[in-house]
Amino acid sequence: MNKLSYYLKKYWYAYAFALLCTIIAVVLDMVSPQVTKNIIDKVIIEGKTDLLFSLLSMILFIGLGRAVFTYVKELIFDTVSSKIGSQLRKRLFTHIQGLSISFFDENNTGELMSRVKDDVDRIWAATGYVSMLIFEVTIHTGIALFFMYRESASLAIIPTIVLPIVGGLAILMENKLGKIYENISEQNAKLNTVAQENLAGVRTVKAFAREKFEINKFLSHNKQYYDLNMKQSKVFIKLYPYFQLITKLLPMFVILFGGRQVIRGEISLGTLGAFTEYSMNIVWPMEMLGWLSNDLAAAFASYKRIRKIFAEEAKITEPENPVILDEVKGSVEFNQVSFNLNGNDILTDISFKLEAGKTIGIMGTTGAGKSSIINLLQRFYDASQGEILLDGVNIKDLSLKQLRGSISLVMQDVFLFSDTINENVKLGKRPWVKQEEVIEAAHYSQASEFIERMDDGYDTIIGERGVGLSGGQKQRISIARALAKKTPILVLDDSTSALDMETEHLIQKSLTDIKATKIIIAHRISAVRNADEIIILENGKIKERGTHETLLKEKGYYYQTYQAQYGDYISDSGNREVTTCL
Ligand SMILES: Nc1ncnc2c1ncn2[C@@H]1O[C@H](COP(=O)(O)OP(=O)(O)OP(=O)(O)O)[C@@H](O)[C@H]1O
Repeated sequence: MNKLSYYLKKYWYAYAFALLCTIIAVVLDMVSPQVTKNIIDKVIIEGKTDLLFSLLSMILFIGLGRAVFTYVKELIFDTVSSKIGSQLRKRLFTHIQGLSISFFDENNTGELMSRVKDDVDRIWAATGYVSMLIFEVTIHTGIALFFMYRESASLAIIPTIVLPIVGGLAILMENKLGKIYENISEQNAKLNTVAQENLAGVRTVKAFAREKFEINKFLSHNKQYYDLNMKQSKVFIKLYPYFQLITKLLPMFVILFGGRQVIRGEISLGTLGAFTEYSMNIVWPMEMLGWLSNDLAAAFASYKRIRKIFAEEAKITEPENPVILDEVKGSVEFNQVSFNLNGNDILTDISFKLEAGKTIGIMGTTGAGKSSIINLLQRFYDASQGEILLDGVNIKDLSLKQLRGSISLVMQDVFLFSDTINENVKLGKRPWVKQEEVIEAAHYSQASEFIERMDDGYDTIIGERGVGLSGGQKQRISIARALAKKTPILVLDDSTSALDMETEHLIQKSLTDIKATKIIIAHRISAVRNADEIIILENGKIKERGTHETLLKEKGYYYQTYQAQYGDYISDSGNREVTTCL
């Protein structure tokens, strides 16, 4: 289904019918010079004026017939190519969505966007008007040649010599343009990436007054894109006049040699008239060959790129016979888990056991590997060593859908869609999440107050098309989204960092009412202090572990963090017992 041949086979009957319509339209076209011939020879020269009406009626009939069959043919090509383009785009997009996170680590959004949009568009064109014209050109030329040989075999030698020369030119042009189009396609992807990154990161660009630098970066890619397009134009401009020259010479030679044959009485004037009309009729198909080889070269280059993406396989897939749990209770166990990515040890020998409904807090310096633990739990990546168990079952054996469906993740980087608050909380689960549940989740995440203050409340459109939100408001909506999912496991990855202490405290309090197993990654003591176990990571290894109280006694990283965050408060109070109240 990812190959073009699949679609060509699927729609062969439509193409066959379109081909038939093309043949009929072209045959009608080719009958026209015969009528001209009869008007010259029979009506004008022989004076049989009674034939004039029927001959003129034939011209009208031919014109009408041609219009009808041309319409049907074009309709079929347009419909089929639109279907192929849209289905191929759907397949490509679905395939990309199914690829593992590691694929997205290596490929830019802008590049993927140009594959899904521009490259599919070129294939759309190739299976539509380009193939239609190729059919038409071939049939037109074939039938015109047949009639030409019927009229005068000696004169027909002229187009027979010319045609292979034009064909050779078209192949040469296609070869020369093919490579350039591959580069154009690649450069187009780079240009898209720069534009996409710059527009998405416009605030950062402005904040650092980097507009000029970024514009120059864009201009440099734009210039390369321009240069490649100029290179393509130059090839086209250099070769296209040959097509025009040859096609203009053809009728000239026909009149020259045909005229001589008329003077010698070898053929009639009407035959020369018909022959000249036939030769004019194959002039445009020959000229078209130049354009068609241009478009075909572009489509081939695009298809090659798309095939490359289709050849990518998801590294993490649904197991062949997945274990499907009747009910996910939510116990999580990491058993001597290590994770190596591109030769770097991200996590080493991580073990912890979290009973269903319990809470674990994960702390550590930036880059220590906290989010990587979650990435492994969600199977965004697979552990290099050790095993991760959910309710006692290795997550590699579990249904991927059930695994991910059992975890609600509040990510470090909040991503909200340009949609209503409601839709952002429901996140595509419209039929399952009731409005009361959205309100309840917003209440727990301390978001209801500011949402209700908005004119359109939960129907307020946020993001690019709607109102802007503060970092803390975005975090609260993303917490509401996770809570509305009501899963047995809730993961909060540094998700209250933008909140003031009071709001954070209120959320922490609400979270105690949530029955799920909780994994809380945080830099603030207040977020993890009530956890059943807290682990401290350093360079991917567990450096400290225990409860708030035991860790304070250890006087290690946790204690130092605690001192840094509450030191003033403790010394002001001068009382160690304060530690238990915080
Ligand atoms: N996709 C990736 N490709 C290569 N290295 C990665 C990738 N993701 C993370 N890393 C590396 O893995 C290490 C751990 O990253 P991780 O995001 O787990 O840290 P963290 O403890 O969550 O940090 P922070 O507190 O800053 O969010 C870092 O050194 C990071 O550079």
